[in-house]
Amino acid sequence: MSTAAIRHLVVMGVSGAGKTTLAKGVADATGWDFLEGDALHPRANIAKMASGHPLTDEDRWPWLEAIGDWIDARERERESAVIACSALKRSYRDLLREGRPHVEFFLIDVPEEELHRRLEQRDDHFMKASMLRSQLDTLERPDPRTEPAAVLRSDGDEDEALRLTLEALGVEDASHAGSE
Ligand SMILES: Nc1ncnc2c1ncn2[C@@H]1O[C@H](COP(=O)(O)OP(=O)(O)O)[C@@H](O)[C@H]1O
Ligand SMILES: O=C(O)[C@H](O)[C@@H](O)[C@H](O)[C@H](O)COP(=O)(O)O
Repeated sequence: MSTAAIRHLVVMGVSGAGKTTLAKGVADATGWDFLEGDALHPRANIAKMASGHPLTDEDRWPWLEAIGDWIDARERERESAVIACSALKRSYRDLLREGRPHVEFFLIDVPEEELHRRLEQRDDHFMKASMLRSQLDTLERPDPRTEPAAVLRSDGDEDEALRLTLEALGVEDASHAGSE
């Protein structure tokens, strides 16, 4: 078994914040496993969001449990991972953290106008721009006094966001290593 420290990084934020893009970028740069959290939503949750109805806590608990199970499997394998998961409320993050010593959160904080612009442009996705208000209303930002989490204030481009994130995480971009 490897003795190197492992990390389970949850890239969080509202719809359109760039969680999937950034989490995939981190996975490519580090070789960590990647999970698209939305892939573990029960089908009924996706249908509900697609019809313009926000999820409730009851809708989200089984989904968060499934994400927790996925992280547990990485823990057993001693694999690091990066997970795109909205994790909007403190209680959701507490559930993911409970009994999982390597979980850490990384919030992508994007100005509302930019989120609108992105979601209006993204018309092939189940999450419509009209859902942004409820996502923003539901978001409980990690309180730096009580809940450690890194925050990326992002209104730059994707490459810049990835560069700043790797710097904040203190990890090297290994994706180009040996490609000279
Ligand atoms: N840093 C960024 N700058 C500009 N556009 C971005 C950035 N990150 C993501 N995007 C774009 O915003 C949209 C939403 O990104 P996505 O990663 O799917 O967000 P989320 O998973 O949080 O909903 C996509 O069209 C994506 O290409
Ligand atoms: O808790 C929630 O309300 C959902 O998880 C919600 O946040 C959604 O699944 C994604 O954020 C939408 O998908 P994108 O993140 O890919 O936009």
